[in-house]
Amino acid sequence: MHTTKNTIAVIGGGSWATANVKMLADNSTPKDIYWWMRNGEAVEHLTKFRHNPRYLSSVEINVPAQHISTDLKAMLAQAEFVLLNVPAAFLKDALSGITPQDLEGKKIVSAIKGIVPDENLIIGEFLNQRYGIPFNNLLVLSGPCHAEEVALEKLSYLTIASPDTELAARFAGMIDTRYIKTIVSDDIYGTEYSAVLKNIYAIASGICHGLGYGDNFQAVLISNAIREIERFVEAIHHIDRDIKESAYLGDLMVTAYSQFSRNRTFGNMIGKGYTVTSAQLEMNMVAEGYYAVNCLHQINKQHNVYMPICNAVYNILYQKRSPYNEMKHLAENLS
Ligand SMILES: NC(=O)C1=CN([C@@H]2O[C@H](COP(=O)(O)OP(=O)(O)OC[C@H]3O[C@@H](n4cnc5c(N)ncnc54)[C@H](OP(=O)(O)O)[C@@H]3O)[C@@H](O)[C@H]2O)C=CC1
Ligand SMILES: O=C(CO)COP(=O)(O)O
Repeated sequence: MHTTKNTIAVIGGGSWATANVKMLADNSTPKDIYWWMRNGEAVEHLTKFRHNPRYLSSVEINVPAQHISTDLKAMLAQAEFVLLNVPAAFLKDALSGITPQDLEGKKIVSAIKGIVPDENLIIGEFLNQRYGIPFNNLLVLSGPCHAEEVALEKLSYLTIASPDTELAARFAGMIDTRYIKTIVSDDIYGTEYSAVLKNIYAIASGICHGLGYGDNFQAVLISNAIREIERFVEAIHHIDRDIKESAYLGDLMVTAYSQFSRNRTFGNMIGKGYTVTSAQLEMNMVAEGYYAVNCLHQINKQHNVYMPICNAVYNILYQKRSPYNEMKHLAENLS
């Protein structure tokens, strides 16, 4: 039984980081929360008004002003747990001044659903290879949960995966609340990869919606998508898992169908004829699936898993192929 007070540093200033800070603060276990973000103006606003100005701005933040900072090393130094919440494409940049010593002995929780570009590594692998974090100190926070619904305190379920399930249960005890239920898993690879993949399928779903396909087709698309996820995670890390669990199927469904999904919104714009750049400019937030599909395409060269939906999204976003033609071709290959 752990007796000292928990300390945690949340790294990132977007919607999910803001929602995670809210859960941690609403949870009754005594803890000190430290919060790093790159934007100095947002820190100033937060410390004065207790609201994040650009993300989930209605949420009141109950963290002492002196615990919110742009000084990453100072925030990390205080904490036993580090909750990473920067989009994967910017993680290397965010951690550029950090050494393995700064993270030594810490328990690192990744709430990121993306792949580190160029490295083509999921976050757990990247932290292990670059910073020497042992897998037993790594946790993944995932599951079907949009930040906007956390802000509204709508009932949500999160999965915490780690090879050390006692550690995962300890972290679960730091975030569960009246509106957050937790599930513990030991499948870090499957949990991370399926969270990355579902963003790509949500883009596919958005593209199809933008092109005018209806709910009947969407259901077939998503039933093919879960089989694609199952094939891929089985090829990467073969264990006895039930792909219908919330961390896999649930997360795919919420992202592919929810009005709050960034990835679906981005895909919808592509289906309606926006270019990638104009769709990105239109959104204040990051669609991880855009970066992930390029990485996945590279990773799958080693595994050769049959992934027609991923290929279609890759062709549209990176080969500038016509969304209409790609989806027409894909539709002929779904079952
Ligand atoms: N939002 C959600 O509901 C959920 C998100 N996630 C995951 O959480 C992670 C964070 O996403 P989320 O909080 O949604 O992000 P948002 O889209 O809400 O915010 C974007 C964040 O990225 C930062 N950013 C944007 N451009 C850059 C850049 N060039 N360099 C460095 N940082 C940059 C922004 O900082 P700034 O404001 O300073 O520009 C901001 O903190 C993602 O992996 C996402 O998949 C997981 C579950 C739910
Ligand atoms: O991961 C999420 C929900 O579980 C968030 O998905 P989006 O980034 O598409 O909004």
